[in-house]
Amino acid sequence: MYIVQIASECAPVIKAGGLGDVVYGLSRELEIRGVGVEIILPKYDCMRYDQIWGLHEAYHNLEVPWYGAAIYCDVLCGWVHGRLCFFIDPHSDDLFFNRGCYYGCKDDNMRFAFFSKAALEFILRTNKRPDIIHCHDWQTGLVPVLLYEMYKYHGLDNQRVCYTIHNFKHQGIGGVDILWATGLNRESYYFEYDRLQDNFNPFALNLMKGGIVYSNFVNTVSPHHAWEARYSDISYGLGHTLELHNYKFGGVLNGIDCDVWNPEVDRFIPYHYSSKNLKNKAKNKQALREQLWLAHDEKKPLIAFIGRLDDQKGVHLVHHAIYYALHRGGQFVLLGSATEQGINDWFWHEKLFLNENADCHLELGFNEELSHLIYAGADMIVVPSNYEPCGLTQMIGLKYGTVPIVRGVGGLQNTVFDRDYDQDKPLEERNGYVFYQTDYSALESAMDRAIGLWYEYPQEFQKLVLQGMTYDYSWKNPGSQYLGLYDYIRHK
Ligand SMILES: Nc1ncnc2c1ncn2[C@@H]1O[C@H](COP(=O)(O)OP(=O)(O)O[C@H]2O[C@H](CO)[C@@H](O)[C@H](O)[C@H]2O)[C@@H](O)[C@H]1O
Repeated sequence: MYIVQIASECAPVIKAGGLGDVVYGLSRELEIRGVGVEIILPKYDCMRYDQIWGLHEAYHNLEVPWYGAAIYCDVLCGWVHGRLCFFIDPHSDDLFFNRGCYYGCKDDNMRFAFFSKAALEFILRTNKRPDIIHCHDWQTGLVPVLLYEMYKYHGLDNQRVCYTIHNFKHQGIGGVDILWATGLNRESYYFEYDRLQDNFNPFALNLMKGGIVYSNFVNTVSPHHAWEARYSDISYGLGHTLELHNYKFGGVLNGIDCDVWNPEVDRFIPYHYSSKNLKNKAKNKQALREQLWLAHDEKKPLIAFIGRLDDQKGVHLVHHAIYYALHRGGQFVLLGSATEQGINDWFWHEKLFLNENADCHLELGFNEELSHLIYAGADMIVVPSNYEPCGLTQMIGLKYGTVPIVRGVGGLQNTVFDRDYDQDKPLEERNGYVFYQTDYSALESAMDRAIGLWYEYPQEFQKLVLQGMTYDYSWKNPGSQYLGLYDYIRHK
C-alpha cells in the first residue's frame, strides 16, 4: 500500500502540538508494517531545519493555478528521522509560509487553501498515485473537495481520502474568495448546506465541513471523543454534519512513538530507566530540580503540567493546580505556551510572582528537550482539560512512570482509570486519578488523593506507577486500526 499524508505539522521538524507527533508516529508505524509513506508539508521559514537530513530540491517551478493565474513553487525533499518529507515553498509576494509562525495569521484559511491545492498539484505532476491520501485537521479539509471536484478529472481518479480531526475548535472559516482562488468557483454549488456552507453562518465556507463531507472516512482521535462529537456541543456546530455522515465516522485512539517517548532510550534525559530500574527516575528528578533551580527535598512530590496554555486545556484549573500543589506540600513545574495574549500575560504575571519560590517553576515557551526531562523527573502530571480529543501527555506520562491526574473527557477517559473508583478495571490495572467537574474542588479532591497516597502510602504509590508503566499506548494497535480503515475504503 502507498500512503501520502498531507499535513501542516510533522514532529520534530514542525511541531506546535500533538498533531505533529501523530503525523510522524503514525507514518513510522505504517512504514514498519511495510507501507510506503510520504509526507507533504509547507516549507515554513521557522521550522527546525536541523531536524532534516539531506534537504534538496525535488521539483522546480511547480505551477499552482491560483486566482486564474499561477504561483510557482519549489518543492524540497528531505528525511525527518527516516521519514520522507516534501516541503512546498511558494514564490509569491504573499509569503504564505515565511511569517515566523505556523498559525495565527489573518489569512490562515488562504494560506492553507493554497497549501492543499499545491499538494495535490504536486501529486498530480509527479505522477504519484497513492492508494490513500491521509489529511489532518481544517488546514487540509479542502484536499478531498479539490480531489473529487477537480483533480479526479485530471488523473487522480483512484485515490481515497482518510480525514482525521484532531480538534473541532478550529474549522477554517472563510469566504467566497477561497473558491475563486482555488478555481473551484461555482459559488452557489458550494454554498449548500450539504457541501461547504457553514452550519450557522450561511455566508461562510467551512473547510473542516468540506473535509467531512468529501472524505471516504473521517475519524477523530479517540472513541470517546467520537461519541462526544456526535452527541454533545464539543464539535462546535458540526454535530449534525457528523450525524448525517455517521456511517463513515469513528474514533481511533492515538498512539505515542516509543522510539521518541521511551525512558529506556530517550536521548534528552540524563538517566535511562525502566520499570525494573526506577532508581534512575529519581535521579532524573534530581537533574530536573537542578536545571530549574528547585529545592531538593526527597519527600516532596513533583507535579507537572505540559501543554498549550489554551482554553481547551482548562487553564483556570492548571493555574489552581499550581497553588494547590504548593499548599499540599508539593512542587510544581509548568511548561506551556499561550498564543492568546490574555492567557500569556496572566501566566507571565504568575511566573514573576512565583519567581523566588523554590518549589515552583513556570517555563513559558516551547521546549521539546525540556519536556522530556519533565516527563522523566515528575511524579505526577495534571491534565485538567475542558475537552481533549485524545491527549498525548497522559500517555507519555504513563510510559515515564508519572501518574496522570486527569479530567474524564475525550481520550483521557479512554486511557486513564481511577485508582480508587474505576468500576470496570480490577485494582491492579488502574493507573491514575480521574475527576469530572470543572470546579476547583473536583481537581482538589483528585490531587488530594494522589498526593495523599504519595505521603501516606509510598509503596502503594510506587505500585500505581508500575501499573501505569505496563500500559501499551504505542502505535501498535492504532497502526493496525488505520491499516484496516485504509483497506476498507480502498475496496469499498
Ligand atoms: N510548551 C511545550 N513545550 C514542549 N512540548 C510541548 C509544549 N506544549 C505541548 N508540548 C507537547 O506537544 C504535545 C501535545 O499533545 P496534546 O495531546 O496536548 O496535543 P494538542 O492539544 O496540541 O493537539 C490535539 O491533537 C492531539 C493529537 O491528535 C490530541 O491528542 C489532542 O487531544 C488535541 O487537542 C505533547 O507531545 C507535548 O509534550
